[in-house]
Amino acid sequence: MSKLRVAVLGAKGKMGSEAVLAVEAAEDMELVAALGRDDSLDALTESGAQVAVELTQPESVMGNLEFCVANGIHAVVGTTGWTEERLSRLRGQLDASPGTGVLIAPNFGIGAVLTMRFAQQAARFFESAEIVELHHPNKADAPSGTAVRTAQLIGEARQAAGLPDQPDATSTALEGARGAEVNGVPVHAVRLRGLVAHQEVLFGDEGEIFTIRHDSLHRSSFMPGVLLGVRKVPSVPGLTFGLEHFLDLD
Ligand SMILES: NC(=O)C1=CN([C@@H]2O[C@H](COP(=O)(O)OP(=O)(O)OC[C@H]3O[C@@H](n4cnc5c(N)ncnc54)[C@H](O)[C@@H]3O)[C@@H](O)[C@H]2O)C=CC1
Ligand SMILES: O=C(O)C1=N[C@H](C(=O)O)C[C@H](O)C1
Repeated sequence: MSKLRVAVLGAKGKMGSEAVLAVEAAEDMELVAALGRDDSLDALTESGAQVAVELTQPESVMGNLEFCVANGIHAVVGTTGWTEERLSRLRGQLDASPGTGVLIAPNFGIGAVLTMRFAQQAARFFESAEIVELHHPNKADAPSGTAVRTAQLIGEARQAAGLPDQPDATSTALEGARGAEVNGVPVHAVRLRGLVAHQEVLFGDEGEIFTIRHDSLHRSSFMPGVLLGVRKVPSVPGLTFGLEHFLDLD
């Protein structure tokens, strides 16, 4: 059986270096390129990469994906910073390259994906919902992509269930004290030395609190999800948003 030819973009970064190790250790994959910030994307076509793992930064991801999609290279993307405008631009590029697949995973951690799913299921049963995400202090973006996605799922579930806005009597507050609001859900971001990637989803109602917590204690926790994405994305053309679509959760 021929091995999948895989490239890693952002290969010297915290996630990228872990992905390089994971791809090298996978028996069904061959690492054909490991690119850093100053390397030419031509290495992807020259090395015959079939799948690119994109783990760079929001400023770089769109250009990298444009190149991959234009060259029929599938992509597995962990980089954050996704907006509706960016997603629709990417969908347009994919329309022009039928057969090419891109997976964007706000979080590759299986427990994090389950957190999002369970939060989505719980949302309609509770009057209040808030999210606290906690990360290492080198993280560039806030709130995390995972927290944004979790809040969107909760907000959509609340809306579908016809729930009103959450109760909140705050009339004066220091700016930021109530967090950032995403789809009506307050999201609070903590940056602390010693942390890796953590999230708590808090639900509350009369006399009851329900908390879902996930902790990634090491970046190796993301690698089974990355490898799953690499194996599956060549057979799923177009844009897939969220690893849950590859996990057979329903
Ligand atoms: N989806 C998920 O499960 C996870 C996603 N992330 C996200 O992945 C991204 C990377 O995270 P980290 O590895 O922690 O960041 P990092 O800063 O350690 O690594 C990013 C690397 O990308 C490089 N880079 C920047 N532009 C580039 C370009 N055009 N081509 C190639 N390399 C380039 C940088 O020089 C750096 O080495 C962030 O957006 C982060 O939020 C992080 C952890 C898990
Ligand atoms: O930058 C990180 O570290 C992480 N980024 C992703 C996010 O923003 O959700 C995933 C995970 O939380 C780690």
